[in-house]
Amino acid sequence: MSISTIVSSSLTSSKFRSLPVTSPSSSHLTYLSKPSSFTLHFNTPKFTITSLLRNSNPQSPLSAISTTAQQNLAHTSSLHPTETKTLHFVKYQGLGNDFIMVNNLDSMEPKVSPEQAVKLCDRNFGIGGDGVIFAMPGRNGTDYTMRIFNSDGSEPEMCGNGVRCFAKFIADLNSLNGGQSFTVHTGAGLIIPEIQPDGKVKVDMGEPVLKASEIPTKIPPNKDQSVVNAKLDVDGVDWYVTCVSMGNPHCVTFSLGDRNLGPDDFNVADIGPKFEHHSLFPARTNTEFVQVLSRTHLKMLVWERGAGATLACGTGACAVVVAAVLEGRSERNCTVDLPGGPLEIEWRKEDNHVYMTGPAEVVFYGSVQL
Ligand SMILES: N[C@@H](CCC[C@H](N)C(=O)O)C(=O)O
Repeated sequence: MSISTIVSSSLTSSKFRSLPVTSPSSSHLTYLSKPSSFTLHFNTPKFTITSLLRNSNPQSPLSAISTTAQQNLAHTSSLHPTETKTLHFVKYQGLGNDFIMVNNLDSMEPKVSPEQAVKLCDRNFGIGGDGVIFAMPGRNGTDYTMRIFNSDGSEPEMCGNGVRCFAKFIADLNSLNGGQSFTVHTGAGLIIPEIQPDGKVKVDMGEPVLKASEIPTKIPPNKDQSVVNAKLDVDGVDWYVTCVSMGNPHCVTFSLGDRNLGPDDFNVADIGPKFEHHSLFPARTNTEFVQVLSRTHLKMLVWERGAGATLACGTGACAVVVAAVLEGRSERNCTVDLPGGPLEIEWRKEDNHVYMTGPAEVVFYGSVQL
């Protein structure tokens, strides 16, 4: 299958360039300007995918690879008017939490249905991803709107790693090099990501919500209206949990029975679904299992609502620091280690906002028949 298309500039704002997209008809490698960087094109009967592989320095920003590659990003993730079943996308990852990014800037209607998102996220029969993210026009005076479908097709309010990837996508579309911030409307309200000069993205994630009924959880509040270090019976075992919403619900646990969690105390894939579908979480929940390494260094595993065990969860890391502070286990500035790498989290006393800093990278871009 071969696809060749020219994307109309009317699909995006006038800031975006209109360039031809040519997909290869057979497998081949094309070397870019740097000898150690190359573009890998390959076809399957269903997909035409262009991958950006960076051998020399996995941390290097996209701009270090190829201007052509950047230009190609400017017209991916949109449907050509005459090829209504071809979706162009860019795959991003933030600490291994990976997303299929769709340029939806011409419409408030997602170009992919929840059912299609499930198929696209499938790691064997699809592109593979923890979710599909839509970059949409701004609402309520914001620059952009971000919506996301989990890999099970459900729609969460917010995604921390996703919003960093979203910010990188917007920066790549507009050839921004760093130092810029923009406002993003999400289901969790206003979120403000800022691309830092080092390429990492710092995000003002707003204020955590602690009121039990707003998280939501039916666990009886034990501190003001919040659930802090409260006993929760999961499948006959007593866990102690603190509940936090970062726009989406999180249940954070540091202890099983009367002892702190150790690395071998539980199997996330076994216990995670039992938290997620617990009757005391009416909107289901994300769950973080945390070890305190020091007062500024935490280590977590996550079971995500609608996505299962992922390599990282940005909102989860924010909820973990809030919970650790509420339980008196940590300072407000922490490094949180996740399977995919570390995030820097600050719960700032002055404004009660949580700030998250971490990486976001392009993996590949391509097109798929819906
Ligand atoms: N991985 C995300 C969270 C994505 C949404 C979550 N699965 C939910 O349903 O709330 C993150 O980085 O925050």
